[in-house]
Amino acid sequence: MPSHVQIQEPTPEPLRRERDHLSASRAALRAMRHDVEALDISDVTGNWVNAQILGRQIEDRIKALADLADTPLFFGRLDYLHAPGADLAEGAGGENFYIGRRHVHDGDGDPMVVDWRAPVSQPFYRASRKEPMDVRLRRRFGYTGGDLTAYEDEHLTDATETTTTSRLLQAEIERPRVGPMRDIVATIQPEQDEIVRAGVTGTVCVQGAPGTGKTAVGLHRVAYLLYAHRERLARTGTLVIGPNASFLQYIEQVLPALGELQVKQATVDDLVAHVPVRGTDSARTATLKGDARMAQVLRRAVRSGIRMPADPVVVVRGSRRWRVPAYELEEIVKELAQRDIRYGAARDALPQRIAHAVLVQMERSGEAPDDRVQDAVARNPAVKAAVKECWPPVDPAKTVLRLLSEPEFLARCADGLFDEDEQKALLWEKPARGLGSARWSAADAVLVDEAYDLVQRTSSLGHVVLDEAQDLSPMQYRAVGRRCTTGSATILGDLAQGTTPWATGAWEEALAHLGKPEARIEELTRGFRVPREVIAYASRLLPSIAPGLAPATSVRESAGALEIRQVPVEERDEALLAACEAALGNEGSVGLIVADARVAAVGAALDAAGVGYLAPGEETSAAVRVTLVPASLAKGLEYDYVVLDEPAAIVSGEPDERTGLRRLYVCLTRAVSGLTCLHTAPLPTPLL
Ligand SMILES: Nc1ncnc2c1ncn2[C@@H]1O[C@H](COP(=O)(O)OP(=O)(O)OP(=O)(O)O)[C@@H](O)[C@H]1O
Repeated sequence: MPSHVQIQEPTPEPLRRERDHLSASRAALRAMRHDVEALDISDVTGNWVNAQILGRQIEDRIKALADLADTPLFFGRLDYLHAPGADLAEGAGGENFYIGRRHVHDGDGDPMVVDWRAPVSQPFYRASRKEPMDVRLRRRFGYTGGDLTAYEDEHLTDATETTTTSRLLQAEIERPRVGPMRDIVATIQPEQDEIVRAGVTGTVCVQGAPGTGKTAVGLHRVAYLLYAHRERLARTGTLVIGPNASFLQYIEQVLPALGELQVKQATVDDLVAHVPVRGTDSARTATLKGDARMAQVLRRAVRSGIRMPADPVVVVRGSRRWRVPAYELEEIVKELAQRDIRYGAARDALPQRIAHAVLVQMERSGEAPDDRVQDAVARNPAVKAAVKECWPPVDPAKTVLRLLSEPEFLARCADGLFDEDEQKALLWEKPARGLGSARWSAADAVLVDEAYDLVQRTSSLGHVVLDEAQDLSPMQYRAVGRRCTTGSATILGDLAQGTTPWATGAWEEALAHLGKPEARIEELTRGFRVPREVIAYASRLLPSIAPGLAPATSVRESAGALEIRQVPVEERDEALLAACEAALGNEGSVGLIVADARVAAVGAALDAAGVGYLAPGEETSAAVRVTLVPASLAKGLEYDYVVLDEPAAIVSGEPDERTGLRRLYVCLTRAVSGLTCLHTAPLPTPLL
């Protein structure tokens, strides 16, 4: 439930004091920025590279200290009963703290605003009457434009205080949506905060119905981890993975608004872009290529060139010849093949092992060779030739190309893993003659990435956030997992929104493929986006698409506008335009969601009527508030009013009915205030 507070009509005097604190904080922030701008680094940087790095850090710091006019410097205040102990670090010593997006201190170094991520800020999100966490007063501030105009108080230790729902929180949730996604620091809920502040070493997986704040939580978690473990994560890096470029565009401003400018964003396709993707696969083939069995096939393929030596290696040095017999070479090769090291690392180790065998012989015959001799022997042409024969170099892309082009090679590597019929489906229709002519598909690129990792270990980041995780294939989970082997991950998704034929059926499975089987699975059920009536309508699909999942509840007060209307085919365009027109009569954005196959026709109708529109991810403005959204790109996005065209076409646009209904579920759950659904064909049965 939303937090309960006593609403106080702000009296002029305290409000004036709070405004004074806001002005003083702004001035302090300006002074902090000025100090950074005035830094002269010419004395402290010995060389050009250091100067560049330091210069960039200073530039980032100046950007992070920018006073964004319409982003309030603080949104809350905590009055502690006692001064927090020294262990509560930031801000210790006082008992009132203003909570904001970044730390601001005055000329003496005393905090004017405390970062929302500091330990001292935590009770702002977690304290309750049951557990006040030593907080006497929690105050939330309301702003109009950049002006502080209201506040609400909760006296957490006053048993006599009556409680009501927070108007400021409710207003934030109900606010019309325009432009890109915004941060939620002022209103993070306790169950969300638990995930945001979970420790850096553990991986957390969040199952959540549409609009429960998964994306928001994931982004705030990165910001929190960067605050709590800045040095470690600055070294190792952080990455947010989203389903497509328009989604990434939609979320790209959240972290910079929180002062975090260094977080990389990518799609899974971006991560594995070793080869150009120009081809497509049928649903069946893509599912097979994404199957975890492919990992074994690839392992066999990469190692298929390993041969046991037939001949001894003879190394000539000066007047002496040293001979490593074939059986001894075989032992070395076998030992390396059994060890759990990358193909490339083993290949690098092999010449040294052979050289070592030579050195042992030299020592036995009374010589005293040192490391330099071993290196020289390892570089000897005879040794190099033996390595090339026993452990040939592997080009990962060429290996995958062979697998998908040569039936005999695939049969050898897939033996006992994929049956004949499956192998046929895996092979390219037209075998590629070389890398230049290969028509790689997205699923093929993931295989190439796996092959790269078999040859050389992929470097791991400190933390990875994976959004819309339910859509990944086992092979894609592996690709993400190898990018956080030594780090941790936040996995976000909704099993009911899985719209790929290979979408995961259970988080435990996905986590096993990611290499994080020990991850904690959390569930979020309170929806902040979709109004009650709309989520109830969409939830009619749940028994068909994800029988185990409970429908989300909605914390929005307004039940929402829901209209489902059948129109004759010849009136369809007119009805769509009228519905958009009506939606535009309200404040906020309008999403016109249509089956991918209908985008061109509906776009032409909008053009003909002179209605301007945007593509998903593009920023809405006062002048253009309609976005034409292909159903396949609706995931993760939201619009104040959604006009949904032809549900049956959205369902039939997918390779199977379950996937189609899931796609429809995604589209039905994008609305913040109202949904109008127009259809000429009968609605899919579960909606009737
Ligand atoms: N605590 C909160 N306070 C205010 N708004 C919130 C809160 N949590 C989430 N929201 C808002 O609810 C909307 C939905 O959030 P978000 O997109 O993160 O949900 P999601 O679970 O990722 O949804 P989907 O599964 O549809 O992608 C966003 O506008 C977000 O800002």
